[in-house]
Amino acid sequence: MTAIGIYGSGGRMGRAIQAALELAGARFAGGAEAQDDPLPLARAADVLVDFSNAAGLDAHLAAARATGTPIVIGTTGLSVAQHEAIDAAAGEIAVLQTGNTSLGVTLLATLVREAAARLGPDWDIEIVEMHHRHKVDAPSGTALLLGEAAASGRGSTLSELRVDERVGLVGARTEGTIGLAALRGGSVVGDHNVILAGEGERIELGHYAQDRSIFARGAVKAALWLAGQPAGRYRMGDVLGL
Ligand SMILES: NC(=O)C1=CN([C@@H]2O[C@H](COP(=O)(O)OP(=O)(O)OC[C@H]3O[C@@H](n4cnc5c(N)ncnc54)[C@H](OP(=O)(O)O)[C@@H]3O)[C@@H](O)[C@H]2O)C=CC1
Ligand SMILES: O=C(O)C1=N[C@H](C(=O)O)C[C@H](O)C1
Repeated sequence: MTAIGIYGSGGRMGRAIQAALELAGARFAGGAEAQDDPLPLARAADVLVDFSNAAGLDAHLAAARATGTPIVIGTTGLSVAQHEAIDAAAGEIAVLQTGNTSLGVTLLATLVREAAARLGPDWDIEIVEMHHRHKVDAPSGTALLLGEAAASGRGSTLSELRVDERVGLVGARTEGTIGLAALRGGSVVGDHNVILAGEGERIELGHYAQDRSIFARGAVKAALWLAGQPAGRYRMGDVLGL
């Protein structure tokens, strides 16, 4: 049985992943939190999953690299430097980083890319997300993932096209940009809506998570798949064949 180690095991996702292990035929190799040395867990596990906090990722990735252990990174709010560190680590170990491990969002990203490519820049793209009151990063990793999918459909990158929350006299919308807006409140697990607004008509492509088990099942599936892969940087689409 594949032994899965969890960074952030005591959190909402860490607990949901532990609950999903047995049904997937995996076993819990142990967990680590902010105060723990990440190396012993990396040595004990066949594969690691990280659902902790961006502040903890550097040490977790370094431990995975030092022990040669594959790692699934679900933690969001990552910096450009952290993405570069993931690229560097992927030269030595198997790494899968994603803002959303669910089947639904992975499919939604392909639909968004297709819609953005077919509709052209006169269709404005806006992404609205809502999460529970405890979430610490914004916009969500999923909103960024969907924004990247839309930008790639337009032959560009999100960093070139993104416009974050608008406040005050911001002027008329610039054609071809992708707007991002974040709402926070209550216990919302994770809602994402990609709006493609044309002249006189509008398309909305959405995903509404009802339970964290969808992310947990995807994370365990990704970990079991990643355990058998050579070094490289992977996406959920590679796991699910989408
Ligand atoms: N990719 C995906 O599909 C999904 C990603 N996420 C992301 O996963 C992450 C965790 O979410 P969630 O479980 O809701 O958050 P929680 O706050 O419930 O849990 C975070 C866990 O990580 C631990 N932790 C916090 N800081 C550090 C650190 N510096 N080093 C090591 N461990 C640390 C916490 O321990 P302590 O309590 O002691 O601080 C806690 O156990 C977030 O970034 C979230 O956006 C969430 C859902 C799905
Ligand atoms: O923090 C959360 O809860 C979630 N985070 C991920 C994100 O930032 O997109 C995935 C999901 O939406 C829940």
